[in-house]
Amino acid sequence: MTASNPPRDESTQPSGSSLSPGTAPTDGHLDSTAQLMNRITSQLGSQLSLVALDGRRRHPESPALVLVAHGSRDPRALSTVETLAERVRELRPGLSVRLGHIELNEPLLPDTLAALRPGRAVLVPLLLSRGYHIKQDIPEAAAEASHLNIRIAAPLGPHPLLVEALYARLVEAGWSTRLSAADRRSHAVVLAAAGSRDPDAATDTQRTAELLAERLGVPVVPAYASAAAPTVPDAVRALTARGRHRVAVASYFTAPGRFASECAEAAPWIAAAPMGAHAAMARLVLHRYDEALVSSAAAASLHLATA
Ligand SMILES: C[C@@]1(CC(=O)O)c2cc3[nH]c(cc4nc(cc5[nH]c(cc(n2)[C@H]1CCC(=O)O)[C@@](C)(CC(=O)O)[C@@H]5CCC(=O)O)C(CC(=O)O)=C4CCC(=O)O)c(CCC(=O)O)c3CC(=O)O
Ligand SMILES: [Co+2]
Repeated sequence: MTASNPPRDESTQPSGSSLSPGTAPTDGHLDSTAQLMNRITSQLGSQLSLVALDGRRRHPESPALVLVAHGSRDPRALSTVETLAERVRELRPGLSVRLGHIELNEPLLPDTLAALRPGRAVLVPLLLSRGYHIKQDIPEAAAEASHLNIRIAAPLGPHPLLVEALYARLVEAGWSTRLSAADRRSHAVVLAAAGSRDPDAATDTQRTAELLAERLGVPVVPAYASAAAPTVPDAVRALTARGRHRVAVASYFTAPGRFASECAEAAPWIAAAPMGAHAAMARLVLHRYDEALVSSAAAASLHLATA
């Protein structure tokens, strides 16, 4: 059973350090390192071809994709993640896509995993940042499912596809796609997120805020529904004090829920809907799934090549 997070987009492949001279084959010559690289490249290539980019072929050998949603008492959350799962299936027909929840909705993740036949599965968190749920809950559930060979994909955020979804939801709520120079001086956005005690979560949310600010051309300030500061009202006040009188609230949530609703209620102007089942979310789920498989293919190749 393996359960580990693959490298994120921004980081380098972990195989790099293992190819240093210290771990090269005993003869240690440059050409043997080149042969090793070739072997890894060709084995990685054959693994990658299993993950067709056209998304149209059937993939009977592909590991199941388990979409790990948070869960909410708000019934719209369940219907939203079910719609998202359906969109993922439409993008890759033949891939087995299951849904499991961390809390508050059924099926719960441990039950989803228990129902899978022995084999490989990739858990794709429908979570945005490295917090408690990513670091504790999902690895714990994966460790319990000893009949499965599990890879855990990286959290969805940060990623440009999330910025695409956030932007689309803002425009739906009334954000202008053509801001004047005066608008760019008076407008701003609060990026409302769940919040975590884990500082890595705020680092991830801050990165998304920066990407959204580049996209919009106005300041974007993260704010949190729980466990972290500032709150949405505090962030709105701070922006207003800086002369920003048109402050929109972007909803950095995967689905409608208590947190998303509370943040939207604090909006002084327009409030966007959560990212939900936007097409960019379905594409990002498959991207994280593919990334998790590529990193396991790279690790397997390296293992074979150095065995
Ligand atoms: C650890 C904790 C914070 C702490 O204390 O550190 C924390 C953390 C996180 N929650 C996240 C997401 C969501 N949380 C909810 C809902 C609730 N979350 C609550 C508690 C806690 N959540 C603390 C544990 C305290 C304990 O031990 O119980 C509830 C039970 C109680 C309450 O807050 O009152 C409340 C029930 C609502 C109700 O009463 O109905 C929803 C659904 C919804 O909003 O309806 C979403 C999905 C939002 C979406 O759709 O995106 C993320 C973002 C993960 C990511 O995306 O990255 C993190 C961050 C992380 O993982 O660390
Ligand atoms: Co929570």
